[in-house]
Formats: sequence, structure tokens, C-alpha cells
Amino acid sequence: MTTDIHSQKILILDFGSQVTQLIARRIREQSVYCEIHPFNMPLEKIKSFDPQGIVLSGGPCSVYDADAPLSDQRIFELGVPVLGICYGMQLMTQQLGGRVERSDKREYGRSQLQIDDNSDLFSGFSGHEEVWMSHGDRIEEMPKGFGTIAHTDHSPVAAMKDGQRRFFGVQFHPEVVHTPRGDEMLGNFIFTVCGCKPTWTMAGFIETEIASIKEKVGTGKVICALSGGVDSSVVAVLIHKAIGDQLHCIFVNNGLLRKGEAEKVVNLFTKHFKINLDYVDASARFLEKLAGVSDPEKKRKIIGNEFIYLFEEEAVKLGQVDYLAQGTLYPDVIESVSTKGPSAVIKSHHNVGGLPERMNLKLLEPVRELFKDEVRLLGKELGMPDEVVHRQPFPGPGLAIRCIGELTAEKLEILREADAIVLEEIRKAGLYREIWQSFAVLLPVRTVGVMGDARTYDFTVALRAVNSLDGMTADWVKLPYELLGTISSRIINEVKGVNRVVYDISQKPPATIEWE
Ligand SMILES: Nc1ncnc2c1ncn2[C@@H]1O[C@H](COP(=O)(O)OP(=O)(O)OP(=O)(O)O)[C@@H](O)[C@H]1O
Ligand SMILES: O=c1[nH]c(=O)c2[nH+]cn([C@@H]3O[C@H](COP(=O)(O)O)[C@@H](O)[C@H]3O)c2[nH]1
Ligand SMILES: NC(=O)CC[C@H](N)C(=O)O
Ligand SMILES: [Mg+2]
Repeated sequence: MTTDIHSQKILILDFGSQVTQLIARRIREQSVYCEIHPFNMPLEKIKSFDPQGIVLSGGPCSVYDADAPLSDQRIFELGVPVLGICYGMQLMTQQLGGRVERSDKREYGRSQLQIDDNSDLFSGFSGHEEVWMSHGDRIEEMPKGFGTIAHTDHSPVAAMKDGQRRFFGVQFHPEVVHTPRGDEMLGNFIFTVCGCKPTWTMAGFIETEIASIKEKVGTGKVICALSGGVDSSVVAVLIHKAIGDQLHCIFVNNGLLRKGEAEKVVNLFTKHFKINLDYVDASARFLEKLAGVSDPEKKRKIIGNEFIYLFEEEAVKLGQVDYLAQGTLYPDVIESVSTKGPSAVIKSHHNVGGLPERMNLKLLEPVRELFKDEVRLLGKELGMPDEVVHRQPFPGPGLAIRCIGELTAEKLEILREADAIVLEEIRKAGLYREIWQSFAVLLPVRTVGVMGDARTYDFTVALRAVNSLDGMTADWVKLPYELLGTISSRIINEVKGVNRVVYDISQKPPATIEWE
């Protein structure tokens, strides 16, 4: 019998906090399904979602502001447990008749929570607990029916509850890592208070998705643009499990791949997974189109368009195709409440998004409910090798956006060799998995050097290694000097045409991860 992985679920209403996604991840890590929706989700939709519990996120506003985001007051009449976090707690306070005011003792960062009642939310806790705070407002008067369950020096009501109605509020953020035992507190809410059972498992997900893909696709044909990256690879293997040879993957060698990459991808998918794979070596065609172009956006547009033309051509050869499979992830579909408004175009991130309309294809997006770390778990569960499951992200435009300025076959070859050395050494040092991305960038500047008593006038390679949670922000990695030294000497010694190596120590923002 199939277990219903969605039978237990928590609804998270988003009030614009930077860390709302973390609430979802902390809950899912405990095998309970949850979804994030905007704070003003209509009551009817909430009812039909039928959550076992509701979490109100934090947010940048103050509840007493004229334009403060409010949830439908009637969520407090559903008989469903509610947990308010920071702004969410303040909102609950105000909406249920309590009072919130600006405090002259703001709390940002670590704080010591004194637990006063450990019967439910803090079950298993006693005494002090380290928590992360980020607020300037505080509860001055709790609504009727509530009592304090924890306090700090600056917040007499750092946590509160109405046991009868099963409403809880915490001023701190249990979802961030800086609240070391926050996951247990969230666990107490979802299991003890809401009575959820842990049904959200990857094994269950596979079963459910396979059934759903089979039903959707029927006897139709699916194409999948496969890059060898985590998302598209996992999607391909999952769909193949469901419909076998009705799936056709298209893998394009755009001449911008890393050393040995094309061979590896082809081998893995045809020999190991035995999945239909169209390998299209279009490197000459891409490089021709890119010749003489140095503007980053122009390069990206050319590559994106060329991808679309190619997929179109290949798909036509396959006859009637019904679906295009894509590795859309949950962060791409969450309608987050943005406080910053529409964002400026910094870079045109390529994908094959233009294809469905042009070819009249329906989309198959089997991992659109998952976070990246869940996709990795899924890959593992599907028996995929670590090498794929833990691969660092690699952009569609590939080496083109790491070879600054105009591309030539010679420059790409230099970059390919340098990049292979970087990855080899990072792996050898055991750092590959813990780093988000690590790679080489070829700069279009020549500088003077001296090698074997002779003058050189060669290119510079920049090393980039960053850590990030989602690619939106990033910090450079403090790689050991020893390792930097090894990489530098190997590149200068082994890669002809390079006489200088530098390390990029910029954060995103204001820099970005890729150089173009
Ligand atoms: N060389 C390629 N051949 C075919 N499809 C590609 C290629 N490069 C990119 N794509 C398509 O573009 C999509 C977006 O690429 P993206 O890098 O975001 O995801 P990914 O490669 O699947 O995973 P990862 O983020 O781990 O690299 C891919 O999922 C794939 O469908
Ligand atoms: O599939 C992709 N197609 C693209 O065009 C693209 N551009 C950047 N990236 C990846 O996105 C993340 C953020 O990159 P930036 O800080 O350079 O914008 C990093 O992980 C980048 O590698 C891309 N991925
Ligand atoms: N992090 C939050 O949710 C902040 C809530 C509110 N703006 C405060 O400063 O108290
Ligand atoms: Mg990729």
C-alpha cells in the first residue's frame, strides 16, 4: 500500500522574513510535509489545504504600522494549532487583543532564554537555552488566555501559549542554526502539539511521484534537457524509473563543458542507467556563434538561444513529444513575500524555458516540491552515485562566463586545464562537498613573469571558492594557504599560457559568484 506522504502537513504563512524557507526545511527534515504561502492566503484555500498546524513567519514590518501585513483573523477560529515566530507572534498578539510596542531594549543576535514551562513546546528542555533574536518590538500585554512560557533579560514574554486553543508564540527564531535546539522546539510543535506523524520520506516520495508520472504521461513521450547537474540528472533517473524508454534525454556539448565532462555524462547515462540519450556535439556551432563576442549578456543570450534551437531540432527528430521535463525546485515556485519589489536583471540565467511554448509542450516538473538538499537525498535514494548527487552547481553557459571577454579555443583549453587542477586539489583536500562552488576563471589580461630565466607574457587565472545556501548570497571560502599555494604552483607549472594566479576574496553581494 502507498503511504500518503502529504497526509500530514503544516502551513507556513510568509510575512516576508529572510528566513521563512528555513522554517520549511527544519520541518521537512523531521519528515513532515509543509508548504509556504503568502500571508494573505484566502481562508477557503487554507481550509482546503487542511493543515494540521499553522506557522506564522517573522517579517520586517511592525504590527502597529498602518500597512502591516495581516492574516485572515478567522485562522484563529479553525481549531488548528498556531505557532507565531517573531512578527508572527506579535501579529497573533495584536489580532487576539493583546498589545505590541516598540521596545527600547532591542535584541539582535544570541540571547539566553529562561524556560518557565516545559510541558509542550519546550518539552525536554529545562533552565537556559541559547536562542537567536532579531527584533525591536515586544509583547507588552498578552491576549486573554495566554501565559508566559519563557523570558529573557529584555523580553519578559519571549515565548507564550494559550494551552486551551493550542496557540504558541516565540520571539526568537527556532529555524536558524544559531538557535542550536530550535529544531527540537519545532519538532515539539509539529509532533506533540499538532499530532503529526512523520510521513514525508524520500522513499514515499519516489513511490508517489512514479505513480503520478505514469498516470500523467500515459503512453506519451517525454524529453529532458540533461546537463549532468544534480537537478536534471535526478529528474531523468526518476522519470526513467516511471516510464522507461518513453523518456529521451538530450545532452548538448556546447564546447563550454569542463575537462572530461561530456564523456562522463554520456557514460553514466547510457552505460550505467541505460537511459535513452541523444548526445549532440554542437561545440563548433556554439563557438562559431560566440566568436568575437565579449559582452557577458550577449554571450549568455547567444548560448540560451542556441540551446533552444538545438533542442527544437533534436525534439523534431524524435517525432511527437508531449512533455518537457525540467528540474524546477521549490524555491523557484514559492510565492515569497518580497519587501524589495521586482528585482533588476543582473544576469540572464539561461535555461530551456522558451521551449515549451514554441513546441507546444507540457511541463513535467517532478521535483518542484523539493529543496535542493531534498533533491540530493532523492538522488541517493534512487541509487545515484555520490559524484552526481553531490556535484557542485555548474551554470548552463559553462566556461563561457568564466573565460572573461572574447572566447577562443585556445583560451578555453587553458581554462579547462586550470579548472581541472582546481577541482582535483579541492577534492584531494576533502573540501569538495562542503564548498558550494570552486572553480577557475581566466582573465583576459597578460602580465610579465619570469620562467627559467626567460621573460613570459601570459594570462592570469583567478580562483573562486564560495559558500552559499542557495546561490543568492555567498561568501568566499577561507581556503588554507597551503592549498592555495599548491593550486597556484600546479597551474603555473602545468598549464601553458598562465604565469599568475590570484584569489577572489569578494562576497555576493556586492560581487556575484560567476564573473560574468
Ligand atoms: N549542456 C546541457 N545540455 C542539456 N541541457 C542543459 C545543458 N546545460 C544546462 N541544461 C539545462 O538547463 C537546466 C538548468 O541548468 P542548471 O545548471 O540550473 O541545473 P542542473 O544543471 O540540472 O543542476 P546544477 O544546478 O546542479 O548544475 C538544466 O537542468 C538542464 O535542463
Ligand atoms: O544554470 C545556470 N545558468 C546560468 O546562466 C547561470 N548563471 C549563474 N548560474 C549559477 O547561479 C548561481 C548564482 O550565480 P551568480 O552569483 O553569478 O549570479 C551560481 O551557482 C552560478 O553558477 C547559472 N546557472
Ligand atoms: N524578525 C522579525 O520578525 C521582526 C519583527 C518586528 N519587525 C520587530 O522588529 O520586532
Ligand atoms: Mg548545471
